[in-house]
Amino acid sequence: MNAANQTIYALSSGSLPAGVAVIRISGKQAMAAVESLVGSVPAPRHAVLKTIRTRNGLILDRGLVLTFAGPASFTGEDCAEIHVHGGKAVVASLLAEIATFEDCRLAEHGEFSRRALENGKMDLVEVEGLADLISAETEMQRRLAMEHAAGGLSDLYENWADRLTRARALIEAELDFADEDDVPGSVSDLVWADMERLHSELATHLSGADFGEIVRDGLRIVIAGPPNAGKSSLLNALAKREVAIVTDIAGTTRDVLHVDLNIEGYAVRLYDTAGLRETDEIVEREGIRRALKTVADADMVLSLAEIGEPAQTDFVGFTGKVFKLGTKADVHGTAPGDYDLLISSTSGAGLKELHQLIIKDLQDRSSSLSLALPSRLRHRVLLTESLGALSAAIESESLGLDIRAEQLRLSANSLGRITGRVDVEDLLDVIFSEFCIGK
Ligand SMILES: Nc1nc2c(ncn2[C@@H]2O[C@H](COP(=O)(O)OP(=O)(O)OP(=O)(O)O)[C@@H](O)[C@H]2O)c(=O)[nH]1
Repeated sequence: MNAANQTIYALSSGSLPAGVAVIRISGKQAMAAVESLVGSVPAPRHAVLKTIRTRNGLILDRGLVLTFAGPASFTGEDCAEIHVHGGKAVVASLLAEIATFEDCRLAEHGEFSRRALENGKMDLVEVEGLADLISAETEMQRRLAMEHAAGGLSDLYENWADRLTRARALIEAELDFADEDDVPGSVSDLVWADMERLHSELATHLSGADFGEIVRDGLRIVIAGPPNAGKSSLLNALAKREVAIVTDIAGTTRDVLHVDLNIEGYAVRLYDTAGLRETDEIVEREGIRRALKTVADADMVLSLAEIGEPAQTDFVGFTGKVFKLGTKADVHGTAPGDYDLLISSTSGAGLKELHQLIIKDLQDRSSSLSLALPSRLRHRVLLTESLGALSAAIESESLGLDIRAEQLRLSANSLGRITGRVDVEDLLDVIFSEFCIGK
């Protein structure tokens, strides 16, 4: 039997041992498997406590059994969930028993979700949202993922794609009737006015991609500055543990280190880098090269200098915000200088304010309260394509209506590729490889 028609099963809950483990089965044999394990098939959507046995009558465990008759199930197929005690041997013996059933095999990464997509239960953005929801570690990541998984973004794209299709239909109708005398005035004016509005909505939405990606992937903050400025000490103070080696020897940090922080629900990746100075020492030079590369890829730079010394403001290849922090305030006090903030990693002075500064920066980046934002490079690329085709349609007034209508079709197609409405077969393997088994 072809793999897509086989019944799949997997442990869908977390690592063992655990209080409860959930084994999920989906496909044509799901109900037969349940019948073999517990002697009957409970009514769909009713949890029933059952004794679970092998076909030879050996009791495996007692647990809850739930069935979902397709298409009203997560995957759209017949599905079952068996909740057993989360012992390793319990789960292993149950999985081994299911493996003996006809046409049943262990699911691959994300295969349940893939079937849900293929059976029209979810679109691609919702599937991605679900993957993000499972891996969300901070509150904002969870909210963004939830918005996507619940269809917030998909609704927007479907609505825009429909508007583009309607506009095209009106233009094509105008083309068809162009020679007839009884066509009431041109529809073009209405169509193009709406397309201009759509263009501005799309452009605003696309401008939220930076923030969406920051919420999903974390804000990248790089601590930079000369040797001994206190960079590693600040990393440790913010991480609240000794991640980086701190000494009074200038040039201690050589490689790039990072810690992941959760700052008021936002994921933040904080990097410590080698001290920036002129040097001939080969390892240190490589460290500085890596430091500057990390700065160039950052979202924000904390440029440290011991109070009294100037903080660097320009970094090659970095165009974002640089915050100048004067360090070791416990020694130097509040000596004047050109700094955004004075801090001491030793006393903790200024660290709360630094948190506030990071939060304020994040809030400034979020142009709206909605989290219906693009959050992946894939979204950004396709939205840019869609916007480009729409611009071309609007701007090429000198070209024929048929050419402009074709641009509208391309614009809608790019939106359709985001939700998976338009050919995305080539993408699916990549997207589902990110999933865990059992999802
Ligand atoms: N008094 C005081 N000393 C500090 C403070 N922060 C760092 N230091 C000291 O300054 C020295 C250098 O600190 P590091 O954190 O290693 O500095 P760095 O910028 O990472 O140095 P490199 O690795 O050489 O680039 C150490 O002796 C720290 O204990 C502070 O807030 N107050």
